[in-house]
Amino acid sequence: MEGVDYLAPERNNAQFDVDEMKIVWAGSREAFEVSDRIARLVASDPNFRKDDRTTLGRKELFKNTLRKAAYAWKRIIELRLNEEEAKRLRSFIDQPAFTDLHWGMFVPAIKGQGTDEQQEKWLPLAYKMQIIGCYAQTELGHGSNVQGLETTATFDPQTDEFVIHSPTLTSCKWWPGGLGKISTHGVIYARLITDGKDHGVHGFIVQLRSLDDHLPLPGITVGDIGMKFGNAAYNTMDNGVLRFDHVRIPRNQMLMRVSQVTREGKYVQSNVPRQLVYGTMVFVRQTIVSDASTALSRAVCIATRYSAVRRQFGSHNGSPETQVINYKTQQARLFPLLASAYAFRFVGEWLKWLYMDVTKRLEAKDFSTLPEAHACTAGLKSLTTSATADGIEECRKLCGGHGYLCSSGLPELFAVYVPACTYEGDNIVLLLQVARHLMKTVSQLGSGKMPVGTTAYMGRAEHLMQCRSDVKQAKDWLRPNVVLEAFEARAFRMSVACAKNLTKFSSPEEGFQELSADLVEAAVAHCQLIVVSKFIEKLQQDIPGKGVKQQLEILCSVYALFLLHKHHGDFLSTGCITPTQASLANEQLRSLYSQVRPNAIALVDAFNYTDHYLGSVLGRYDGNVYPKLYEEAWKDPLNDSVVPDGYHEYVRPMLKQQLRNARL
Ligand SMILES: CCCCCCCC/C=C\C/C=C/C(=O)SCCNC(=O)CCNC(=O)[C@H](O)C(C)(C)COP(=O)(O)OP(=O)(O)OC[C@H]1O[C@@H](n2cnc3c(N)ncnc32)[C@H](O)[C@@H]1OP(=O)(O)O
Ligand SMILES: Cc1cc2nc3c(=O)[nH]c(=O)nc-3n(C[C@H](O)[C@H](O)[C@H](O)COP(=O)(O)OP(=O)(O)OC[C@H]3O[C@@H](n4cnc5c(N)ncnc54)[C@H](O)[C@@H]3O)c2cc1C
Repeated sequence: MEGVDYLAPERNNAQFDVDEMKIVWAGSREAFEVSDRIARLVASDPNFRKDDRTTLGRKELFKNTLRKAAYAWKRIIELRLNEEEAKRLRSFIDQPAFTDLHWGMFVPAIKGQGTDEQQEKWLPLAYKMQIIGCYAQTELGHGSNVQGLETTATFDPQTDEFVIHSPTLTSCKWWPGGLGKISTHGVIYARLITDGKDHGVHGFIVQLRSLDDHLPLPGITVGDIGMKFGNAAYNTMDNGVLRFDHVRIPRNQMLMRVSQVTREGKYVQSNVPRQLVYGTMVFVRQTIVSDASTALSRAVCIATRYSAVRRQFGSHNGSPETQVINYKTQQARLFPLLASAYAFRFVGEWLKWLYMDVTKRLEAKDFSTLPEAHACTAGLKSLTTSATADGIEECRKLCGGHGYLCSSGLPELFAVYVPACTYEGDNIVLLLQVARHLMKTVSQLGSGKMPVGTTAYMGRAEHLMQCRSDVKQAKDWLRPNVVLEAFEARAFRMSVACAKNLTKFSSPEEGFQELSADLVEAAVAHCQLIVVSKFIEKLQQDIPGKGVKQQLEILCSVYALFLLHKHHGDFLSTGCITPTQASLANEQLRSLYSQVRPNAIALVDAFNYTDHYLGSVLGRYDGNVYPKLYEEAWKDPLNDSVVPDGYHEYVRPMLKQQLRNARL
């Protein structure tokens, strides 16, 4: 029945103030108001309809994406939306588009790596969308190994220009979003060559297409790289291929904040680390962590609401069957994901702060926190995207058969999300960067240099190598210090074990290769510690609202003890806890699940997602799942006719043949 809230009894069970939790989730009252207003604006505008996209062919889908992007831009201008509001609007449209790369990477690359004059020239054009840009780094032959890129930018002192060239097939740019069909410009990464000397990879602004007829400029071959995983998913994006044949650009289009080439062709390096050329990746990795919490919370919201609606078994004397959310196995799979969504939200907030802090320091020429910022953004990007991709798939399974229908929203969410484990740095490659940082930190411990930031705990080396958990009963695991110490000791001991093993090899490089699987595990342990500790820090803040802090304390314990249970082998083998303490943690976890249960629906309501944004029949706010599933089925294009196309051509002759054979 329309208008009935089937989940109302669940909502009435909540033991906390949902509206206050919405503020905590959004980050502030102001952020909540902006997000809420823009989400409703998108949901109520039929131009942003998205329920038909999985049935569209690639060309229609792409055109539909362009239409939405143009309409969104029109609305942004008409409503005079500010930067934050515009960003929210694009994200609620929920359809990857060239604009993501224009605003998310092209503009930040110019801001971060362009000189003041370059910013003055290019940013106003980009802000008004008079040019559209992409970020073209990856090539057919190299993505992870940025130093292995082959595109060249050779300085010609005769003409004061760079000649951009793709010397081999493998040097073609391959993957950049927005490049395939739309971008007029790109920040192109190429090896800078002056006077025959190779100075490594640098960024250049290159015009790719005419601003009049959109045709590629002379010397440029460009197109889309083809269909990707899923149906709609990331196929709304024109990931592209690009080949340069001696394309000339003026010297002042090399991004010259980090290093310069003079009129005479002299290469000058500013007094800044060369890694700043990688700055845009650090910025985007940081945003990807917050986006992980959004993607995971969407999947969890769908699976939680549906688990409260769905009933299987357990009917006695005609009573209703059991809601599947009441099965302990369902809770043990679902609630850690709910807790993870909150955990990633808070670590994302903290990472944003860290990024802003390092940016301020860089402006003041303080580069001391750059390695920490790189390690944290790389490690947390890896940890949160892997957990989110796995979590979305788990949510699909939690919804049984109906989770496999596109109308559940989960297949689309999964297909569009999984490349996050690869783009902006393959997750394993990034964890190896964290491991390098950890090994460096451990190796410096004896030198008197105190570790700082997220590795500060390693400064308590002696204690962490010796400590034994003093947990005696299950409820001891609710004490934040007990949990923190166990996670710190485990992470530290795993790093120290790797560092010791590295010394057994003839060279550190050989050791690093041989031990890379162990190093990745040590990096994961360190990153999990960061997430747990930032959740605990969040709880030290003043959090208003009836019962809100208590719910977050429960979720924090669920997150930590779930990890402890899942990785108990690490905790036991490093001697941080005993088998008895491990089973006490599991006992506590079971009890926490029972505390989450009455609040589960309200905890996902706190994400404040509109039905439009969720795009899921199973996750509907009102829980009216079955009639809507039935309705959706009839909307499928296959049901446009009773007898399908192809029946008379293929099936009927077959049937007739069978009939004739039978008569013989
Ligand atoms: C606001 C909205 C945002 C919307 C965004 C939309 C998202 C749209 C979706 C997709 C877009 C996708 C885009 C892309 O994928 S762009 C391409 C991304 N590519 C990568 O991420 C490549 C991954 N590889 C690397 O980052 C590097 O090559 C490397 C880190 C793996 C290795 O680099 P290399 O030069 O070989 O370095 P070394 O290992 O030799 O290390 C040297 C030294 O430098 C340190 N370091 C490395 N990277 C950084 C960095 N980024 N910042 C600071 N420092 C860095 C490294 O730790 C070493 O330090 P040392 O040990 O002290 O010497
Ligand atoms: C949807 C999508 C959008 C993208 N958008 C852009 C964009 O806008 N601009 C852009 O420039 N690029 C873009 N990319 C490219 C992306 O950044 C790269 O694909 C990514 O960095 C991974 O690099 P790769 O493809 O070279 O993987 P590879 O490095 O070839 O990885 C293959 C395998 O090798 C392993 N491996 C590699 N090196 C090591 C090592 N040292 N040790 C151990 N294992 C290793 C990896 O773990 C992986 O399992 C996009 C990619 C995708 C999928």
